[in-house]
Amino acid sequence: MKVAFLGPRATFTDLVTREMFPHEERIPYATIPDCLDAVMEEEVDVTVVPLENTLEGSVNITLDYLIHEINLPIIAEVTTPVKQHLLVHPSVKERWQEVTKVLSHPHAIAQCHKFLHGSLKGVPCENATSTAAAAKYIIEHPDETVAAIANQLAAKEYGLAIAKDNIHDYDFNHTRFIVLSKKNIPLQPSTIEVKGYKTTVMVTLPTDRSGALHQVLSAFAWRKLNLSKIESRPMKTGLGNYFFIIDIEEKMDEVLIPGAIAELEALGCSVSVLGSYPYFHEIR
Ligand SMILES: O=C(O)C(=O)C[C@]1(C(=O)O)C=C[C@@H](O)C=C1
Repeated sequence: MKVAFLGPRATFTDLVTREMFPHEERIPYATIPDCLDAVMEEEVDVTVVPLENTLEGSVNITLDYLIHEINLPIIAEVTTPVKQHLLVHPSVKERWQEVTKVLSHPHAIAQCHKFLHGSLKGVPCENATSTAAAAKYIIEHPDETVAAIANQLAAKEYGLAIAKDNIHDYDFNHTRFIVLSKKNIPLQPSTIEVKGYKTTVMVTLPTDRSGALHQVLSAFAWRKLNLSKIESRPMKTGLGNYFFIIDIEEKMDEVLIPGAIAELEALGCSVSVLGSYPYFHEIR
């Protein structure tokens, strides 16, 4: 089985992919859309992509690609702790404050704003396609005095020094990842446990009328279906037009969730199910 992940080796997505698919062939792709396309085009069987971070919120490119570009079911979700470190070329370790640029994935930069403002004030930040891509750039450009924000595995993988560890602004820094596949893939996580089940639905409200969202939420509420997340994303058809992505803390059943969906459709909403899947929390 082939598994696509946001590469290169040693991204946070790679760490999760190693946990979820320890015995499978893992193939790095440069961007999140590339990973999702690889599954759609059947180059690979399954992919792991980031969805949401505790400090920075949703990974919009993942959500938008799922909503607008492809039709691929979510088959699992994994939440993992994220520890960001400032990595430099070993020759720069003792003078890391002299770096002229900080490279990383935009989400990683956003998780370290306080550190960057306090310890590297005025040093420009530049977006990379992933944290590991930033780390790889440093070892490939030893003449440039730049730093990367990335994880411990990236330091090891690319032979970099950790100049400052744990630079994320808040201790509780976790990212949720989703696993997507057209197939019924067996999940064999090694060190993580199933915490429960979720069903994710995408709802479009009928027209801009008062109480529409209240009615949608009521359909879940009176069935005692607990919602763990509701998020709106632009439909990209005009200002004020939004989809709602709703996570229900239940496995798809034969009565309650189909009943709620039927009620929403009777109200004029359109509803599609993005997946019904187990969710895992990493132990370490
Ligand atoms: O760049 C990486 O290492 C990724 O796996 C991407 C990503 C993200 O998109 O949020 C994953 C986890 C962290 O929150 C930072 C970056």
